[in-house]
Amino acid sequence: MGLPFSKYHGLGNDFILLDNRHQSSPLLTPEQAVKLCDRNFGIGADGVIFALPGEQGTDYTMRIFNSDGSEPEMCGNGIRCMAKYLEYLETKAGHGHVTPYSYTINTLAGKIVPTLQTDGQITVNMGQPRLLAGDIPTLLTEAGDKVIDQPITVANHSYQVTCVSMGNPHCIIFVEDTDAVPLAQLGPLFENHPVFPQRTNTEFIQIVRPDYLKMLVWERGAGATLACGTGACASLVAAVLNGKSDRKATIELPGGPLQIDWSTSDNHIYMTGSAVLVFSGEANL
Ligand SMILES: N[C@@H](CCC[C@H](N)C(=O)O)C(=O)O
Repeated sequence: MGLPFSKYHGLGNDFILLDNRHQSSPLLTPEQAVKLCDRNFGIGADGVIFALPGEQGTDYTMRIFNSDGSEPEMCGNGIRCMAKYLEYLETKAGHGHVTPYSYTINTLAGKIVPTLQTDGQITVNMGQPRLLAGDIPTLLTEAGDKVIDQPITVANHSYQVTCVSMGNPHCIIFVEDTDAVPLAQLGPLFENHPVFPQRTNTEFIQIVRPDYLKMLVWERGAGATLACGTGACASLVAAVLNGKSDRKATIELPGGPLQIDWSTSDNHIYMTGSAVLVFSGEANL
């Protein structure tokens, strides 16, 4: 018998979900995850997500491997997929829930709370953003220090960047037109730039209106993806701190829109979007 899995996507950012609720360490090695993510020789995905038992008083724990086998701290689209997957597993076992229903999920970025809404969307309390400051991302400071709009040189060109952490690192660059960005050329250069010792996710943002932003993303450990939830949250924060957007905006990604709201009452970011079950099966390892 193979390994049971379900494949989900959040706006085309796709994941293999594994039921890891009975073991406290991931069922797969990073190397096995790389094989399953391969789009020719495996199932194909941007990452593998493990639904583990809860820790520190939470219902569950989420861990994730990128398609290159590295382990990020958080994944915004992935946690919406995990909430849908948990609902699917619990409903199958006869323990369905009435919506709205919230899970508390422990991640390497702390406790994250996704809520399944009655209309099928998922709203995630993503916690507070942090700025990446000083020698960019080695020093974390509280949001509000306003260490923003710093120059870095990539391919002999100076770019103004704002770096924000949603648990995982993001480097945001404002551009006139996302369609003109040579993503495959620039993405790896930002990802592996020496100022980012942990590597970085990179977002190119076009401000269409203060409440409507277009985003192109190059993900650490996964390359160009159709969407990035933590990236959309980090980009809204960067846009607000640079005086370019409202605190509540639609972020349009290649795979579709996310609604992002940076609350003034608790300083938390709330992300709302979809998550879809594609298929379930058994994988040969
Ligand atoms: N696609 C994700 C982010 C996944 C992790 C990222 N590649 C990293 O290494 O930090 C999202 O939706 O947030």
